[in-house]
Amino acid sequence: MKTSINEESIFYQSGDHIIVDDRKINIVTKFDEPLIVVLDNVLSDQECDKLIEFSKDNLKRSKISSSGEGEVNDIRTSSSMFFQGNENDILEKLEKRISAIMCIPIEHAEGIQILKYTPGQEYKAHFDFFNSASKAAKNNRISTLVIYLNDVEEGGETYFPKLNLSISPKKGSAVYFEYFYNNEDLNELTLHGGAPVIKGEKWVATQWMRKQKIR
Ligand SMILES: O=C(O)CCC(=O)C(=O)O
Ligand SMILES: [Fe+2]
Repeated sequence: MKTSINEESIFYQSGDHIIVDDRKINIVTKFDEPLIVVLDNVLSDQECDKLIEFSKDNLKRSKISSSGEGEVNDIRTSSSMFFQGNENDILEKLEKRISAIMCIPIEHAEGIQILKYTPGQEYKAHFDFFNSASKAAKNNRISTLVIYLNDVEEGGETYFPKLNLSISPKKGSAVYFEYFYNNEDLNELTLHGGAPVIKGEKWVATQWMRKQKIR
């Protein structure tokens, strides 16, 4: 199915790597439409460990927010928390790096969300953008970066069921995707989920960007 011809994308990085913060972030795989990019070396091991350490005492059962109003639901069985942004030096530095990778100014960034899944926990297939009838859709999300903070022993892949695409978590790597296309069919192809963890724990940091400034 060919849904569109070369829609403009937000993420304009080309070549096989990006240099941010003196760090060489590798572009490992690219899926063109919708644009999905797997990146490696986004965070150092130490940065991953710190994010887990900072968040682990503040995790609560995750809510879903397709309507912009969170509710607890079986769709999402993980635990999670949001950072407010620039709580500490590491977070400030990471937000800047993430904003550079995603080609969107930091003012459009929601607080980074940390998610933890234990065996059996998952995030069923969903869209990250809010449905058009909701209040939150007035300043909707446009792109996502999911960063893996640890290696998962088994399971926990991020999967895109409409694209037959699946990404295995790897500490410090990430998957980027965007859903701000004029063609709604392309946006809907970004349906994705976090498969159940089978063995071990899975920790991710998610960054969502909004169309307009929120800070
Ligand atoms: O855990 C994953 O692999 C996906 C997370 C996700 O979809 C999200 O945070 O919106
Ligand atoms: Fe998601």
